[in-house]
Amino acid sequence: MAERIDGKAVAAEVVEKVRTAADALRAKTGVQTGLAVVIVGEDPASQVYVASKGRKAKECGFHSVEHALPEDTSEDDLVALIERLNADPAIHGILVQLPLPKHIDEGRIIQLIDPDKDVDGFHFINVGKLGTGEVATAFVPCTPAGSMLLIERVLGRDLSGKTAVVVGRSNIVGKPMFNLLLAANATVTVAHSRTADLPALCRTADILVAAVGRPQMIKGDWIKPGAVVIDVGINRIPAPERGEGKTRLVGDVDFDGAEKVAGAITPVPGGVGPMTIAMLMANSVVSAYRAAGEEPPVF
Ligand SMILES: Nc1nc2c(c(=O)[nH]1)N[C@@H](CN(C=O)c1ccc(C(=O)N[C@@H](CCC(=O)O)C(=O)O)cc1)CN2
Repeated sequence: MAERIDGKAVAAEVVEKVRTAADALRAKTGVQTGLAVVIVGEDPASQVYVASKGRKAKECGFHSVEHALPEDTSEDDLVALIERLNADPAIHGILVQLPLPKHIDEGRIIQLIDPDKDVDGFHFINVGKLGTGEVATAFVPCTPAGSMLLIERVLGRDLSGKTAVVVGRSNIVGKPMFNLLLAANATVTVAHSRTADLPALCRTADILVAAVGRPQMIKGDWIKPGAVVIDVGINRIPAPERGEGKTRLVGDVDFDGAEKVAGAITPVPGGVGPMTIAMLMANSVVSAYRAAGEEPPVF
């Protein structure tokens, strides 16, 4: 049976380290880390994530600001808010919760965020730094950064000689994951919906990262015995066994089948998800250190 990688426990360690670092910065320089989270509309899952980010930010001792805007907010009004936050010296991190409503150009909004406050790591400057190996000065997207910390717990920081397969090529997870694994010396393949014989490719992976958004797609017999499996998927499916109309969360990996074959595996929930918010806190405190001209902690 595979070792279950406890994302909740690792996330709690990261948050504790962030809190200590934020306290130390405040004591030394008077700078309190400031994080602004912007949500547009009423998507229930987004509301839960944003509330959770606000709670964690307070737990870390941050100055935490939430801007909850109505669904019909105009793009111009959102632009004006981002410009205000960019200019606010009390704010070191700006996060616009995705997805945005359809009438707003997500790409334009992301590129308006000051790259030095882009704690999501989605701005072209941060994407470019990550892609060219400038990881020390980039903001790395939170879910891939958290996934790498979980891999490190099992395999260490240097992945020389390991093969990794990332299933999914999104800008938020698949592509940054590719760059991070490569920077850690793994030999990396990115697979997607047009990849031929995906099961066979997955079976070559010492590290398998599933980020496709398709519930339980990756089966136990797709997994190389002893592999480290990182399941980034968070999918809600019907769970009639729990009662009428009930649902439950599952990943992109068929956990029951996979845990019989893998060496280590992240569960859903309780794996990568909690790491996403912990790494947002880490990026925010790093941003505050940089703004204060202090050497930031390494996570
Ligand atoms: N601007 C951003 N928007 C979105 C991001 C992001 O990184 N930046 N990621 C996702 C959502 N997300 C954070 O925003 C997120 C998703 C899941 C979790 C999490 O802790 N999941 C739990 C289960 C929670 C539940 O019960 O529903 C788990 O996996 O254990 C945290 C953050 C999209 N938008």
